[in-house]
Amino acid sequence: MSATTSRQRIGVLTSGGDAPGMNAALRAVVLAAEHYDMEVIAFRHGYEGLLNNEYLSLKAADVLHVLQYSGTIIKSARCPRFKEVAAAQLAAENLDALGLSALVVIGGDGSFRGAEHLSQYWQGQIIGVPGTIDNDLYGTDATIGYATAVAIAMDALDKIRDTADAMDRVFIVEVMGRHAGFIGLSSAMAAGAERMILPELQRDKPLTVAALVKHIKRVEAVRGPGSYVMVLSEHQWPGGAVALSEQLEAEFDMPCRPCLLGHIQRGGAPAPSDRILASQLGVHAIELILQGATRVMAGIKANQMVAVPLVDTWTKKNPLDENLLRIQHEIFNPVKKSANKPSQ
Ligand SMILES: Nc1ncnc2c1ncn2[C@@H]1O[C@H](COP(=O)(O)OP(=O)(O)O)[C@@H](O)[C@H]1O
Ligand SMILES: O=P(O)(O)OC[C@H]1O[C@](O)(COP(=O)(O)O)[C@@H](O)[C@@H]1O
Repeated sequence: MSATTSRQRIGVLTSGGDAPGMNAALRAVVLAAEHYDMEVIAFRHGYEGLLNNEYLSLKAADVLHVLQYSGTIIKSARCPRFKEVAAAQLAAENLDALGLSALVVIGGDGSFRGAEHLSQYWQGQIIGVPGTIDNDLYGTDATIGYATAVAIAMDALDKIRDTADAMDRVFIVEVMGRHAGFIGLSSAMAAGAERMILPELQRDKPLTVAALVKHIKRVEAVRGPGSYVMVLSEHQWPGGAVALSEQLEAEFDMPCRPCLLGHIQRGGAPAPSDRILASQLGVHAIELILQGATRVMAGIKANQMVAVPLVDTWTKKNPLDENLLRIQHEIFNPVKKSANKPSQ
């Protein structure tokens, strides 16, 4: 690779947790770059690769058939030292030494904070592409990976329902989402769960185990014996699903089974909508570079491509859909408010 090439040379990396569809986004970045006669340098292991000069040149032929796989072919990583000033300065030096004029960062809010931090020390253009299963970024209708994670959680909940129904059992299924309830709410609705424990609901009125038991018993009173499937967002109960189910058994003699979906939610084939979203946003990122944009995220709002200031993506709130929440939490709640106010 020569730093004296006349073609515009841009960098790309995937950072933070991998999200299904990151490969599709990378593919789109490379194909669009080639279309517009740009050269692409990919850094491996996120910001680590930027600091360690771990990079490779990517051409269309290298990425043609990667969009059906989750993970990321250029690897991802969490890189705590990137928060330091010296790290951003070193990254800037490395980017300049390679003759790069722009960097595309595919990742979540942490990665975007890192990108903003870098922008304080580097003059090149920086474009974010939202890649996280959590969907917790302001400014885009969806993040890459979210639809796949919801589909995986829904599939697991459907399977749990089979055994829960057969044995009239209570199940607690713990889903990811970091500090947001998007995966929890969507998977609960898609699978018809009886209960959700989401960060957004917990903030106003944290659920108590006694209130939960009351709800389980009232659902049984309304519907008769049967299954009760609960979706628990991670970090919303001390000790998670295992501790909560032990508490239900020990303190209330209520048989209950926990199920942690964990990183299963980030694997397998990306959903079609994630592949398509990633393809659109990857191309959008390159076109934003051509338009001279910087320090923005390539997003989508009501089917329109948008450019959102990176800082807005984490300083502004991306709330749960109020109507989905109302439907799932009130209309579909077997225990009606008039008869008995739900406890959260
Ligand atoms: N405040 C920050 N300043 C600089 N870099 C950051 C900052 N926050 C996060 N990063 C970088 O972004 C990486 C990914 O962030 P993380 O929160 O782990 O994942 P995600 O991007 O998926 O939200 C971190 O490991 C770190 O390298
Ligand atoms: O894979 P790790 O490092 O254990 O992190 C788990 C976290 O990553 C996620 O799967 C995705 O979050 P990020 O996109 O912020 O990395 C979260 O839902 C979860 O809390």
